[in-house]
Amino acid sequence: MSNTASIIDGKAIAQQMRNELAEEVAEFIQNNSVTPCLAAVLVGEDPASEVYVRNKRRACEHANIDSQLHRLPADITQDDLLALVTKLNKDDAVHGILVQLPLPAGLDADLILQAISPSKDVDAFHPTNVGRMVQGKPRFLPCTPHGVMQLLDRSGVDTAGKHAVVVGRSDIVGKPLAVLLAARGVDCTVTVCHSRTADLGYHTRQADILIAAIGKPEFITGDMIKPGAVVIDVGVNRTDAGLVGDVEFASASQVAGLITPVPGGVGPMTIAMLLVNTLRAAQSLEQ
Ligand SMILES: Nc1nc(=O)c2c([nH]1)NC[C@@H]1CN(c3ccc(C(=O)N[C@@H](CCC(=O)O)C(=O)O)cc3)C=[N+]21
Repeated sequence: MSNTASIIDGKAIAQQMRNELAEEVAEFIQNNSVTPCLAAVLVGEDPASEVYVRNKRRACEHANIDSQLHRLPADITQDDLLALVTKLNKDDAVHGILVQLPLPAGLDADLILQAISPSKDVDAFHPTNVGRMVQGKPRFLPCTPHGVMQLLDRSGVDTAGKHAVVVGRSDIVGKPLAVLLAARGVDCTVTVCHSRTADLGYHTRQADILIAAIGKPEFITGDMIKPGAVVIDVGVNRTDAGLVGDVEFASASQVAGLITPVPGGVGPMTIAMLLVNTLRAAQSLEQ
């Protein structure tokens, strides 16, 4: 029996969200005479980060959001980086602040992320914003998990009572996704798996909705998927063969009912959600 999954076109859905957002931004600018502004901080010269930062900048331009890029050398001191964050916190022209991860060795990422004002924390990595999300009273939602939830919603996936299995327990994807999937109104039953899970395939095969966020190229194969499942691939792995996800697309798409590709799945949604958060930050700071 051969099946071919339908593709969730994240690029198209993100584009649609960005068009919706651009209208909202135009209205905001007209009403407030202020343009929402995102400040990105890039420390060192990680080539992957360069790509994200470039994509973010282009997306901002299209949505009529101002963007600043603060480039700092890899050997910057913790104090100098903190001083920049403090300056951006105080700058009324800046509504959103993003410090690109990973930071070079020697810098304490937790300390830096905690220094960002929670009201400008468009990544939603600050403990205050994490806590608010866990309690179901979010100010911002973290961009990648929010993008995944939007993909499910806009693809018409019925989540109530479904079994969602999240593979990965990172602070920026796995943990927050588990919270959002289990939230009231979404109502999934959630299992979180990770690198120490025994018999991973047993668990992934129970999933009506399978989220791959482990950072291992093509790790989830078709035999680990329940026929007809919704498969969301959060992986961004650069290999000799190019950009691949955490899911082996060729085998998985023979089994799944709906699946996201890499590229063109979750990645573009992450950026769209960052723009949404930047507008929300501007709205709450200006109005
Ligand atoms: N403070 C912080 N916030 C982040 O949100 C953050 C970060 N640091 N560090 C790195 C990760 C990764 N990330 C991606 C965003 C967009 C794509 C994206 O647009 N991907 C395109 C392809 C881009 C390409 O071709 O390389 C796609 O999947 O279609 C991917 C990955 C944001 N991150």
